[in-house]
Amino acid sequence: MSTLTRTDGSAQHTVAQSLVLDRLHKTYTSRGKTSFEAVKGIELSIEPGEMVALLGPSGCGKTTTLRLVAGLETVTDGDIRIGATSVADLPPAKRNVGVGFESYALYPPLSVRQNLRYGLRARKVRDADQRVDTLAARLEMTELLDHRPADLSSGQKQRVALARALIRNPPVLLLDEPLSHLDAAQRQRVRRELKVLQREFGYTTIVVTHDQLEALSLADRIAVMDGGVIQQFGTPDEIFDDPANRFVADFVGEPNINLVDGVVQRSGGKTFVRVGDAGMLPVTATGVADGRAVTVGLRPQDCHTGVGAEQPALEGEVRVYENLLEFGQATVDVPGVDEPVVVQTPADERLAGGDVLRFAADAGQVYLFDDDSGERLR
Ligand SMILES: Nc1ncnc2c1ncn2[C@@H]1O[C@H](COP(=O)(O)OP(=O)(O)OP(=O)(O)O)[C@@H](O)[C@H]1O
Repeated sequence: MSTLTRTDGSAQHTVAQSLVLDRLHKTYTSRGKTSFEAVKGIELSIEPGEMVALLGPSGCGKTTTLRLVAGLETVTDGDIRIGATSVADLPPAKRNVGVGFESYALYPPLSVRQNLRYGLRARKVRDADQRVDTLAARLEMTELLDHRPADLSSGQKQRVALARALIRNPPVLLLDEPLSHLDAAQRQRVRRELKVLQREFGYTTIVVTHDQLEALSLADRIAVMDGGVIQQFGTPDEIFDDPANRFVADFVGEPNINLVDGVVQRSGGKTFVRVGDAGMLPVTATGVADGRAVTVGLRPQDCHTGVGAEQPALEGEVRVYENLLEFGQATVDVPGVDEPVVVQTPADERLAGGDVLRFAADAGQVYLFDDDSGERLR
């Protein structure tokens, strides 16, 4: 392995490595017969020291992908490279990756301190105790060091598993839902510390999560997965502002994007989409044929009110208005649209059920998708 290490005070730093998943496939077979293709040709090129979140719904293949990189599952096809080295056929211990999996067993007879020292002892690290103490303090688990794993709560076990993944400063770090059992306040603090540690030591990291806030706050780039396939790989802003398809637009964003039927209409050299009986919104998608039926994506956050009667817009009666302090949220029945449309409104514009609301969005923020495939139309 081409990993370079240097000793710097009490901590051993690792020179960051790239991680490449090259057309990675995994088919599970059961008793040699029924097979299930959980990962279908994933391509990911992760920069040295970069943190990537694998984000997707339950069963989309996130954990399988991570287990393939860790060497806990055999690769059906494709390759995994750390730096210039192919690791797809190496046993887990030879891959030099730190693994923080929820189910990853701690050694029951050993205390937490002994568990953390375990990996270091093999490497003859003289300042092992100091490293354990420093890391434990940073992950808010000093008081756990003398306990045995059986005495810990699930949130405490999770911090120990994270510490065990980090203690050796591995060039590649793989984390599966690392913060899911922590309470809200601790999750925020440990998340920040994890990010600081990752920056400090330059771990090339994949973190699996189904929590988009966690993905947005931790990751440099996000790979959105569904059905064993990466649907989009990009920065949080790219994923949010320029979704590749309907699945990504729908999965990322809180509150959910509005998805309604529409028909493309050209007039006066401009392109619009007609929505419901009388609604019209500007779009940038110039490559879509006039009269084509499409699915329109409109984020509540992208809607603006105070739209003049002469401007293209949607209009409807407010069914429910929620005052969320820093903004409001109106659920609007737009004539001819099946589902009510959710609109975020400014805090200084309080509404009530029964009010009529006229709203629109900038052309660049009205997304069009193919009705069948869900692909973005541009
Ligand atoms: N050992 C196995 N044998 C057969 N099928 C499996 C096996 N492990 C996972 N699967 C299937 O592969 C698919 C992907 O599972 P995976 O655990 O990777 O999903 P995930 O995205 O991590 O989901 P979750 O968030 O629920 O953990 C699922 O349909 C799962 O049932």
